[in-house]
Amino acid sequence: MSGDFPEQAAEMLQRLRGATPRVHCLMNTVVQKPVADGLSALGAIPSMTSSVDEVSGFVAKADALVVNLGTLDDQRRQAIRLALDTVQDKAKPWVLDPAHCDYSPPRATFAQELLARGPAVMRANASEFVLLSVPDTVVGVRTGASDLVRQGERSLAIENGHALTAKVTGTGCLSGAIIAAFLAVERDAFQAATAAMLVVGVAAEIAGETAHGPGSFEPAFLDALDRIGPAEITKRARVAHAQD
Ligand SMILES: Nc1ncnc2c1ncn2[C@@H]1O[C@H](COP(=O)(O)OP(=O)(O)OP(=O)(O)O)[C@@H](O)[C@H]1O
Ligand SMILES: Cc1ncsc1CCO
Ligand SMILES: [Mg+2]
Repeated sequence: MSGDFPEQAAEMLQRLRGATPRVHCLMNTVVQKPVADGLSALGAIPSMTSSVDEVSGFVAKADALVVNLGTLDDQRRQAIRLALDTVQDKAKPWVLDPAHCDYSPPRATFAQELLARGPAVMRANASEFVLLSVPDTVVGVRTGASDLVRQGERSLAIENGHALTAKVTGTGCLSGAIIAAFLAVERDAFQAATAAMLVVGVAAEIAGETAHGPGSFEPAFLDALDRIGPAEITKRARVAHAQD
């Protein structure tokens, strides 16, 4: 595909490292640690509190927010509403990750309500993505063997990645958090989401070259997120026209 997405991604990665953006994560409790580690390795600064007393203050100090519904409960719903009031008030970008909305109709309804509150990007796996109606104002990212980035009629596919990524819990959640980190330095949400998924996909490929299974893949992936630079991205990026 024509377009300068790899070059833009390489340049954005350098900008991200220069800015060390703060990313507040309303993250499910299963994967808080790997998501924080992945953001730190890449060059962002994670925070995770979901306390209703503190969340507005944390979000006000952050450069971007990711809202992940993986371990939703009443307190987290309240924290999400407070966080979204703050991002709206301060005009900060945020990412919706409707994790496991395919397991739970009330969660899918809540995710659809949140889509109306104006995330810049929604990141979901294929089973979640198909259930939700993404407004044309929101960039949809559907992760899988190939990562689809779509907004209205515009779409592309990122073909980079490694199959072991799907065997490590939380790599999709980390993708959402990394998209938020890129949104902190790039307000064009389509470009930011594409750059984030290129970085994740190329880092996964690098990790896959030395990993022997999911256990050794996880630390190798962290190392790759730390070491990856503009040259690896422009050399390895595979961006194609989306098939659907
Ligand atoms: N078959 C595959 N080959 C290569 N990469 C894959 C494959 N399946 C998923 N991935 C990658 O793995 C990561 C997780 O994607 P997936 O769609 O499994 O998300 P998820 O189910 O929400 O993950 P989680 O809930 O564990 O965080 C993404 O970065 C995606 O690009
Ligand atoms: C396993 C699991 N259960 C709730 S969230 C989560 C991690 C992301 O899928
Ligand atoms: Mg998965």
